Amino acid sequence: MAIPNMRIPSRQLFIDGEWREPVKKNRLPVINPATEEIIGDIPASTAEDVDIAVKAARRALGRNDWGSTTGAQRAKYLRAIAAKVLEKRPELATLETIDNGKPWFEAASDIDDVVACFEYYADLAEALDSKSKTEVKLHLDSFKTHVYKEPLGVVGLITPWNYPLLMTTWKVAPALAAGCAAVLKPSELASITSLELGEICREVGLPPGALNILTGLGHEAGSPLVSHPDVDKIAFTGSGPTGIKIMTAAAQLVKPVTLELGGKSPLVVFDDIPNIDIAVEWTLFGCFWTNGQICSATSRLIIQDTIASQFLDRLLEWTKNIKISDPLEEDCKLGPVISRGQYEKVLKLISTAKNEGATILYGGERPQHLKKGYYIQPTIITDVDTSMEIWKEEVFGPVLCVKTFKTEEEAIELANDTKYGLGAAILSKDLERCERFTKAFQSGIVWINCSQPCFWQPPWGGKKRSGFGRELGEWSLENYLNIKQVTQYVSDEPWAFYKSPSKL
Ligand SMILES: NC(=O)c1ccc[n+]([C@@H]2O[C@H](COP(=O)([O-])OP(=O)(O)OC[C@H]3O[C@@H](n4cnc5c(N)ncnc54)[C@H](O)[C@@H]3O)[C@@H](O)[C@H]2O)c1
Ligand SMILES: NCCCC=O
Ligand code: NA
Repeated sequence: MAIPNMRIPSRQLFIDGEWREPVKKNRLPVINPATEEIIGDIPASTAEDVDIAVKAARRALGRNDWGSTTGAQRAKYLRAIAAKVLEKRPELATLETIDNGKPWFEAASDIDDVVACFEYYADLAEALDSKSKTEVKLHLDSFKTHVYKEPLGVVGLITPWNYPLLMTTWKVAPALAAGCAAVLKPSELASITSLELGEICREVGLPPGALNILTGLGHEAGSPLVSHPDVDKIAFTGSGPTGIKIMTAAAQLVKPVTLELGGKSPLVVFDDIPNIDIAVEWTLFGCFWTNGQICSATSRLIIQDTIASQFLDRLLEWTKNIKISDPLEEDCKLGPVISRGQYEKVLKLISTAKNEGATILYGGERPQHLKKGYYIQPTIITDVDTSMEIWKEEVFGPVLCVKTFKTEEEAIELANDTKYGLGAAILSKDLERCERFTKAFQSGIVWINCSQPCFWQPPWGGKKRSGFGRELGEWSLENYLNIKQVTQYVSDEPWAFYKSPSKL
């Protein structure tokens, strides 16, 4: 794999189509989690910058070059962005890897998804033109009603660090397709590629203010965006505690929010699986992909007792075979977690599990061959009790906990024994059983005989404390549209509700 010798571009905030220094001129360090070195810095915005960006977004909506565009015109911008992202794929993947720590090939595949997502929402933007005005049949001839779908307005988009440019795209592409003007606040732990999206928007000539990108800390930049009175909606992806703060702040202004939060998703494995190695690989991928930092990670393995011992033996062999290395190295399959804070949090959850009586069957420590970087071995924990923290709390690291079951009823009960409801997976040859589990799982996503594959056409989101609202597919476009009822009186007759003065 040829990796270009990258330098982190030094950027300012992207506001009103140009690079602009934050009002307070502060910057935050960028840390490569594989080396723990500072590799650059990003601007730190505050409430003053938020206000400037929101005003720029509002102006964009009032100008013809953005506010009066058709879906077809916006589609051209989205396709131009997709083409530029594709052109810059190698460098964007490298920037993502040194900022986030995910293996380069995973980062490159995320960039492919980014391209596909912008193209997909370009198609939906075009299709919107024929759907933006629809007639609603009434029971009266004296009225005619139609419904307009129009851009919701200025939207605030707040994203996490685990799929930096992809999570940004899941929000930016549908928001622009709908015709909104957006202010994006990416995670302070991985903002580089979102800033590069600003440069791409500049290069393709996206009208000024249609997308503004403010990097910075959650409480300094995210919070004023949520509380800004001229922001019409907040779309948020991140942790549960931050989601609660955002929902509380938005409630003060009756501002709509969509929340994509954490998870503790189950993977139920039955003893009728036709091939143990295939099942074992999905189990690993379901939990250890993206260094275990996936909201929907199936981090609770619920395995039928009749094959548990054989399955765990094979799982151990596969786990030992995972290449842990600098994520820029070829064939790396597990890189570091995002930050020192996350590293310490994951190790603490593992040690608490041990103290509570669980068995660390494999891993649980820094890999011996890597002295620097926030690396944690893929970890498998058995003898888990449902009262333990490791069973209940999202780890967001490469940690799988295991419980066995005897009956279907027991498996369902264990699967749903969580406050979260994002994903759930079942591996079984019996498709009728898979159907029963699909109905019984309390989740927004179900995987059958796999775990984690994620496409841009179907809806994505959770229930319970994993949040509400759906991203991706046509569902996401609806998040950014106002539905306006227009009713016209078409009769020549007077309304005749009041007595006419002429008849007095
Ligand atoms: N459901 C999903 O689709 C999905 C996808 C990816 C990640 N996640 C979840 O995200 C979490 C990990 O991401 P994270 O650590 O970046 O989450 P986080 O909640 O710490 O931060 C997310 C974003 O919110 C901002 N923020 C923090 N405090 C804020 C405040 N008071 N007001 C406004 N914004 C604020 C942060 O700066 C960041 O941009 C995990 O829980 C994971 O499960 C969910
Ligand atoms: N594959 C994308 C998953 C997004 C959530 O973390
Ligand atoms: Na980083």
